Amino acid sequence: MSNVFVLDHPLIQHKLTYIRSKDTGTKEFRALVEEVSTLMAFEITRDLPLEEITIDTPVTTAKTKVLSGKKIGIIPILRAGLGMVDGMLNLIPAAKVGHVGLYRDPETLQPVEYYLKLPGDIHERELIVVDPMLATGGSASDAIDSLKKRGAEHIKLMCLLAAPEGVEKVQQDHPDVDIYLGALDERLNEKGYIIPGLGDAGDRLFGTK
Ligand SMILES: O=P(O)(O)OC[C@H]1O[C@H](OP(=O)(O)OP(=O)(O)O)[C@H](O)[C@@H]1O
Ligand SMILES: O=c1cc[nH]c(=O)[nH]1
Ligand SMILES: [Mg+2]
Repeated sequence: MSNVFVLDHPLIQHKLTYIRSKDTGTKEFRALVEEVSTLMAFEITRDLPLEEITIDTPVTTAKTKVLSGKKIGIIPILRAGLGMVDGMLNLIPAAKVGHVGLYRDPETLQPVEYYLKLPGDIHERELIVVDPMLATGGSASDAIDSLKKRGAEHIKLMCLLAAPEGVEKVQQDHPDVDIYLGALDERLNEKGYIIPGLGDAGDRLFGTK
């Protein structure tokens, strides 16, 4: 079963409060999503492997550590996942970025894929799928399916908010994928929106409503 980690650092919780508020406008919403994504990227990369190398400082020789192992790929689920990419690249500037375009049909709540562009070497990378919202879990689960079909082996999922229903779906469909959240909310409403949530993440990021 996937592990679920709620990254409840005080700064993340504080910023999520303003992200949730209906009084937060597009400009501030975007900035806060970027900031929280940077903080979450810091937490999610805690377990990256290190190796020891020897370098010359100006005064002596030192054994010191650098990252080793797999390189990282960031995979935003369009559109709303785009809002999390720059925040992550602040900390992991050499990461490659692949895009999965999915929208959730408002009637059926089923995900519809409309775009896919991935780095050629995803099978060699540690992939972090990012989307602010994990609601029914259909979009994240389909996105992970798409990546696995194309050879991805090491995948993490990172979302700002989730409903228990979405967590359960990803755990069932992809027990190998660990899930990192800013907060685990109470439930979904009858329209599939996360309660208390933040509304429609894509619309709030891009000002489309
Ligand atoms: O867990 P689910 O029930 O699948 O819902 C979550 C999905 O819904 C939202 O995207 P949306 O369909 O609104 O597309 P958008 O990002 O283009 O606004 C959100 O960003 C997730 O991708
Ligand atoms: O609450 C929700 C659920 C799905 N997508 C969103 O943007 N918000
Ligand atoms: Mg949307």
